[in-house]
This record gives sequence, C-alpha cells and structure tokens, in this order.
Amino acid sequence: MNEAQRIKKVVIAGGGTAGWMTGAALAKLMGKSIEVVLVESDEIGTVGVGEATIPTLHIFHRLLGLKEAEVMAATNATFKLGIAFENWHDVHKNYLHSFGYLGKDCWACGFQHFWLKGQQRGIAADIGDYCVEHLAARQGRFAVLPNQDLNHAYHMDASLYANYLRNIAQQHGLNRIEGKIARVKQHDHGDISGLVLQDGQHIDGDLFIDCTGFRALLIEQTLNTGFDDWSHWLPCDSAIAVQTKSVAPPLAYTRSIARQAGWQWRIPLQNRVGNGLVYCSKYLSDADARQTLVDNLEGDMLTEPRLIKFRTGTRRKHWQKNCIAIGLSSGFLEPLESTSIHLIQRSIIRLLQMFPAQGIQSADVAEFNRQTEIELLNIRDFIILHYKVTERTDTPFWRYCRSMQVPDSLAHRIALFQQSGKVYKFAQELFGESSWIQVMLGQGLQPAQYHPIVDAMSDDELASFLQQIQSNVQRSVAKYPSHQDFIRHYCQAVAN
Ligand SMILES: Cc1cc2nc3c(=O)[nH]c(=O)nc-3n(C[C@H](O)[C@H](O)[C@H](O)COP(=O)(O)OP(=O)(O)OC[C@H]3O[C@@H](n4cnc5c(N)ncnc54)[C@H](O)[C@@H]3O)c2cc1C
Repeated sequence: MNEAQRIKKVVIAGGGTAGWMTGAALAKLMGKSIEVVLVESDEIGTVGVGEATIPTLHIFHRLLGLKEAEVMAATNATFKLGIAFENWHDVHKNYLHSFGYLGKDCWACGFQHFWLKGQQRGIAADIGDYCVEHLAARQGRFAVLPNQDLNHAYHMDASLYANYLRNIAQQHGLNRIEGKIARVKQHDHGDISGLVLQDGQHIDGDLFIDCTGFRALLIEQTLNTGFDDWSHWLPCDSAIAVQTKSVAPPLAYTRSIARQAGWQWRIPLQNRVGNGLVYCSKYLSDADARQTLVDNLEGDMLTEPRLIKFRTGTRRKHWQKNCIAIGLSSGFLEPLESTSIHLIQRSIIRLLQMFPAQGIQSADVAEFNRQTEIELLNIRDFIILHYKVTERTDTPFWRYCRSMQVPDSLAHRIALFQQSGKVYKFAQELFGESSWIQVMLGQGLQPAQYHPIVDAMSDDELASFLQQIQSNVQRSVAKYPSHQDFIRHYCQAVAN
C-alpha cells in the first residue's frame, strides 16, 4: 500500500443504490476538498431491487439534510413499521417484527419476563399489543407527530431513489461518466491507478469505491480479496422479482411469506407493489419458482418476472489497498430483514469518519474492516435465526434449515433465551432486544422460565401493570389517521 499519497480524487465505480448513496454523501459533505467521479453503465444496469429499508436510514438523510416528505414523494414511498412473517414459525402461524419497543423494562429484567408470567397466568395479550408500532401496523395507522414519532422506515422505488441522490450528487459537483469499465489499471505495488472504459477513456484516481454490485469488479476481480461463503447458513441463492399493480391501500409493513423452499416478499409503494420470491435452487427449480411467484401475486403484472442469482456471504476485507467495497460488491446476507441499504449507509459513514485525506494508513484500513465485520456477524446471526428456529418440517428445505448447525454466537443467544428468557444487545449491534424477542417468540421459541423479580408483583398487580401498558398503546394508536390518508397529505407522489 502506498501510504504517502494524499487523496484528492475519489472514483466511484457503479451507479446503483450503493454508488449514488456514496456519491451524494461524498459530493455534498466533502466535495469542497476532493474531486468525486462516478462511472456507471446504462447497458449493464442495476440489480433493480432493494426497496424495503429500516429506520436507520433517517440518519443518512439527516446527514445529507434531506426532508422526509420530499424524499418520499420523489420515490413513491410508503411507511414501514415492521415485517409480517407469515408461515415462518409453521404453516398458518404468523407474527410481526415491528420496529418499536415492547412494554416497559425494569432495572433487573426486560418486559418479556413480565409478559411471560402474564402469559402463564392467562392474563397477557399478544406481545405486540404492548408496542405502539406493532399495533399501528396491524391497524393500518400512521402519522409523524411532534414528540410521538413512530419508529419507522420506508418502502421506496429503488431507481427513483438512485435518481434523487444522483441529482443531489451532481448539484454538489460530482462528475458522472457513462461507460462500461473494460479494464482496471494497477500500480506496481498493487494499488488501483485507474479505470479504462470501453470507449478508451482513462479515469485515474487516488481512492476507488467499488459499487459494481455482484460483479465486484475492483475488490474481487482485480484485487482478489476473497469471499467467505455463508450459504450453509443462508441457503437461498436465487430470486425472481416482478412489479404488480396495487389492489388495496398500501400496508405499513412488508410481508414476508414463507414458501416451500424460501419466501416471498410484498413491498407496497404508493403506485405499485414490489414482489419477489427468494429461494434455494437446490430445492426448487427456476421454472417452479417463477410459477410459485406468479400463482401468488395479487395484482396484474407490470413487468416481466426477472431472475437474480446471488451467493450469501461476505468479502474477506471490505477495504483492501486503495479500494473500498460498498453495497453488493462487499457481500450479501439476503434480503429477509432489509439490511443491505443500512450496511451501505454504515460503510459510507465509516468512510467519512476515517477519510484518508493525508494518505491511506494501515491502522485505518484494519479498523474499518474490523468494525464492518462485527456489524455483519450480528446481522448474519439475526437472519439465520429466522430459518433455524422454525417448527416447519413439511419440505426438505425447511427440514434442512431446522437441523443445520448455526454459528456458536447464535447458538448461545438461542440457548440463553430458551433457558431463561434473557436477551442482550451487543455494543454497536443493529437489532435491539425487542427485535430479538419478537422474532424468537414469533418463531416459536418459548423460554423455560421468567426472571424471579417478577414474582415481587402479585397477580393483580401484574394484571394491572400489563393492562395499563396495553391501554396506553391503544390510546396512542387511536390518535393516528390511516396510513393511506397520512401519505395523501404528507408525501403524495406527484404522478399519483
Ligand atoms: C433479491 C434481492 C432483494 C433485495 N431486497 C432488499 C431490500 O428490500 N432492502 C435492502 O436494503 N436491500 C435489498 N437488497 C440489496 C439491494 O438491492 C442492494 O444492496 C442495493 O440495490 C445496492 O446494490 P448495488 O448498488 O451494490 O449494486 P447494483 O444495483 O447492481 O449496481 C451496480 C452498478 O455497477 C455498474 N457496473 C457494473 N459493472 C460495470 C462495468 N463493467 N462498467 C460500468 N459500470 C458497471 C452497474 O451499471 C450499476 O450501476 C436486495 C437484493 C436482492 C438480490
């Protein structure tokens, strides 16, 4: 690595969601001190999916000074309060993983312990009845109110989002170059020196951001960084995606419907619905997958079903020499909990925090890679949990998932919850206790005991404690208008 070279010019290869998020952030926040160039190819196009997000996207928008209603109107967006998991625990058994907090904790233990005792005594309602976001999602209500914000994310049109960010990036001086990268040039010491386009143009730079999607043109095809394959834990390797007409007002949550060898998503936008079937090709042929998806659509198809192949896992290093991989080039977990855009945003923020203006330092590179890996491993475990903890035995795919060995870190979390109802969030971890609890209970994992401190309350006191939380949640949700009405006055897309 050439440690002396100052970074004056950053070249972003690729203009999908990752490329344009990176481009907008670098141009807007650092455009006065560095030159930013982005190369993309209309001929190759983008992966064209990735329309469900999680609440952390607010942080990115705040960083760029974007207004929520404006971004939503520009991207046909709806609000997302969580994900409904249908048929995951078992066929016809459903639950919702909402973005909200469950009930009230005490100093010694989380709310789930009070709820578990209440459940044993027959005085507790569904765990979701103690969470505002959960009930609002189920009742189709939503609002952004001062001092009473619901933890929310968005469903949005991925291409419109990329266009929106592209405008911002270009307004702040980013130079967009259309063309296909034919070759990547390297210095003798191995660093990347430039890109050569098919039309003969040379685009040289100091720091290169690989946003070329699954191709990973720089980080892998050029620098041979290596890939850790996680398909033994996350066995889905294919998806078929199609857009359909809306047939009902948009839900304020994503639907994830487990099928015989994977799961189907439904993502409602203001003007259409995004659909897809994620599946494992070992257990389902592409033709059968296409048929399964087409048989389970609600509106007329607006596009031809499109096949996408992927491999779950991670690049061994995310920053290698003078190249940083952001987006699908850095790896892919699978879309179940909509975490990819979050990971893009985390890499961008980390890059800004560690920007190597005076030259790349090996300690920065190591730290960037260390932080990225920790984040990824926690999210990976959370996603594997959905597949592992299931009572489904109806197909070979689900039997495989149920019996597979999981990482020790996840096995520990499962045992901890099963034996004593305990859940802890690790430092810097994306998913909090409420998320782990909703998914573990929803998938059918029942703790053997609750924390003894709960016995300090009499049954009557416990009943009144639970009742009060439930009433407060109901009162809060009753104030919200319908999701559809709120969108209409807050962020109606211009074309609708
Ligand atoms: C089935 C599926 C569902 C998903 N759902 C979600 C979701 O709900 N939520 C979520 O957060 N994420 C989701 N993701 C992930 C999400 O789609 C991606 O993280 C996001 O779209 C970013 O992709 P990208 O920009 O890295 O790659 P791409 O969109 O593939 O962009 C790659 C870019 O590189 C360019 N390029 C490639 N090669 C060359 C070349 N030789 N010359 C010039 N340009 C080149 C392309 O033209 C394109 O502009 C999903 C992914 C899949 C596969």
